Amino acid sequence: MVFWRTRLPKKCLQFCRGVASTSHDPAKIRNIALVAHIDSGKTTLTESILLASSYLSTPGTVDTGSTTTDFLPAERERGITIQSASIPVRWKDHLFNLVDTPGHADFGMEVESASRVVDGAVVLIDSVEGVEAQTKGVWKQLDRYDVRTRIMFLNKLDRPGASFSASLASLLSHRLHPHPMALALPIASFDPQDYAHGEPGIHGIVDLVNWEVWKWDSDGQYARHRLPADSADLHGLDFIPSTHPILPHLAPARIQLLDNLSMFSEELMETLLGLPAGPQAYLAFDNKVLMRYLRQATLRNDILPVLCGAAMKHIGTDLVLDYVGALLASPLDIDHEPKRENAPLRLLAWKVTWDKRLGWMTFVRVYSGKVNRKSTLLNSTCGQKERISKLLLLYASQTEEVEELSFGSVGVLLGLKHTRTGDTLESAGAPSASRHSLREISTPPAVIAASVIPNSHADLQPVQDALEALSRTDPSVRIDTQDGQLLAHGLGALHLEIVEGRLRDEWGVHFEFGTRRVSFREGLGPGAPSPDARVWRTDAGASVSIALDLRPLAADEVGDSIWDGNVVVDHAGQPFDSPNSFAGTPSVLVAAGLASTLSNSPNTSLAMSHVHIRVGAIDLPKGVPPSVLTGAAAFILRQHLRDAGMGPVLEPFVALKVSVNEDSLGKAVTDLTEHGAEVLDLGTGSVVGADGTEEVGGYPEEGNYIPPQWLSPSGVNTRENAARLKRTINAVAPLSQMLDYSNRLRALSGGHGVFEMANAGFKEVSSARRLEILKEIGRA
Ligand SMILES: Nc1nc2c(ncn2[C@@H]2O[C@H](COP(=O)(O)OP(=O)(O)OP(=O)(O)O)[C@@H](O)[C@H]2O)c(=O)[nH]1
Repeated sequence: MVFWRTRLPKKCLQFCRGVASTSHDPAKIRNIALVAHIDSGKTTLTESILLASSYLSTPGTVDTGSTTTDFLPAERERGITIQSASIPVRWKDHLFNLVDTPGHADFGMEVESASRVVDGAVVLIDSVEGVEAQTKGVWKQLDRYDVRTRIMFLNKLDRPGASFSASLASLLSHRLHPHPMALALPIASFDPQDYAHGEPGIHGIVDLVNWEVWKWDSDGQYARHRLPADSADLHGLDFIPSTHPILPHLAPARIQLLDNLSMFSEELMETLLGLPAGPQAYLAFDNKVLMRYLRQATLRNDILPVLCGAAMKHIGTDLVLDYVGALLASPLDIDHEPKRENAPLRLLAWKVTWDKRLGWMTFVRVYSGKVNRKSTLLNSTCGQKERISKLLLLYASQTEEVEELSFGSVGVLLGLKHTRTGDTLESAGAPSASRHSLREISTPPAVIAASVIPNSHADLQPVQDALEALSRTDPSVRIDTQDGQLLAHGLGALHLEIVEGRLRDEWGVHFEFGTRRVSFREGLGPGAPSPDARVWRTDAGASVSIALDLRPLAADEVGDSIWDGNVVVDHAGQPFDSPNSFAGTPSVLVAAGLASTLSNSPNTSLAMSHVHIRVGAIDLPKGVPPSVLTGAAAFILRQHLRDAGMGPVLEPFVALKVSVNEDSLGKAVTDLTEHGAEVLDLGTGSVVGADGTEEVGGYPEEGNYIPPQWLSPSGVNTRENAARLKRTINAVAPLSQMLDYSNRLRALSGGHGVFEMANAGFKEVSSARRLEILKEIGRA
């Protein structure tokens, strides 16, 4: 549910009108997501951006529950983002559509849909922690949708123990990007003594591209100072003492920036080779030309531009905005969609929410053409016509009505009745030959389920309706019925907790949640038959045959996200059609049949996992309607699975990073191993990937500029001290054993332990555990 503020502040309204009336030159639009590991400061940076762009006159804070984008009560109570919120921001001559996303893995669906519609991203890192498990998780999600242009923002540099260089180096050691490029350097203090004392802080930023220094005073105001083109003059500046330790490093940092960038442009390399010897020519190099090369390299993903600051103190925010405009892709730079204004209308619904006052709200991105209030749309994913009642621009929880949404823009349609997240909308009048669905949004696999027990018989229908509506707004909630029981499946324990709260608060239905149970899977049985074409007979006796070849997924094979991330279906080596497509072609109808059997194995009724299905010839006799193919495919796959016999049972695992004091280390490790966890390392510095596996070797530092450690004076010692006092355990464990881990860890660490969890995929269980699970689900 969206809670509406009664009135917009006057300043806001004026600003909103300004955005709506701006004619949107697509070259000036930046659709971007803010993504990161939980608590890295995305919402705080969003709030700071709204302040910098004069959307707000006073910022809210996460800590007092007063931010603009975290407006759901559950978000404000917990201080975390649950739903992504989009907000248009005008910055100089640009329009940014900014999507703040949740960092917690349980709300990964929101990052998934945001990644699908943006052209660029600002990825944040907490500079005390460096790259964390979910940083890699969101990085992979951006990769999945080919969001190539990214800026890395090293946040929280005001915190004790924060380190610019260590965070920059962690981008290499965690293999995030082979060429992170520092465009800015932090100035911890303008008093050189603070460097000697190891004081934490950030009071200035050197912009190495525009060759200037931003200096903040104690009231949070800043002044910008140009740096001289002659390095000899660097020691005679009135805004920084001549003994400041950073001064000798400025010219080398700019030279390295240009030299490293020239590795990606022969033209720039030749220009640099033609410069006179010595640093002066590098310092005097035309900044606009430098920015042009940086943009080209960013668009090609050759480099990862790195900025820094402290969002909470609004330090670095303006720089982020400037560089988003200068470097990230506009809708025109994205080459995989038809993109002209006068091309046929094509929209992607990337999010659907329900509001008591406004009804269904469909968030769309316009991929081509222009939509106005009178447009009649066809949802080409489900085949339904849709009528628009209003077009809105959304400012987190507030709205402004507009007449049209043009190519490249993001907005909200009211009045649509059938559209779900991921659907394509086109002009109803367009010739059918010109139609094609936009790329889908994939839903991460559910790992946990709870039975939903209506309080009385009269509550059954309202509960079912509420679940159906909720899964329309959040497709990562899956609903099914097993042995007469209504089950809600989700992405984690916190996700289900929020689902439970939303059903009560937003839909007001009466029910109890049964015990949570992780979602088990079945792998392919040992007797998988060799490829063959099997036959299904229609009532009239016609034979429909479909050839299938089943084998387990190879060790290095990754499941297709269209098939729940755990299964691959192909035809002659090419990905098979999606079961969710409306196209109605024979292969889509076959895909729908395969999907229905895959979600409910004939041996255990569990969903199937780790299977590769190759679809061969589909033989439909003349006169038989293609619609029978769905039933035929489901039947034939069931036969194959029965013949293969019951396969291994798999259960979801999580990657854990547990941080405890030295004296609780032994107890924490024992507890983990007693609960079936595999301890991978004890803070010895090895690198553990998002899926809990150990990664070998990072990208080399060669060809990259990593400034000295003392640049963040408090990071040098505090990090070592913290490492001495705190120990980190990296482990992978069955999710089923970790559902009450926060209570266990609190008890065994005297309340000092903290942990993070990320999904680590499904793994096969031992034969003893398999028996236990089969008993639990009534199949033993
Ligand atoms: N010291 C310091 N704290 C910060 C800074 N930015 C954010 N924080 C704090 O970090 C905590 C998390 O900030 P959020 O903005 O909620 O982080 P988030 O990434 O949006 O969190 P999720 O959406 O829940 O993943 C809050 O207590 C913020 O006040 C910063 O620059 N410096």
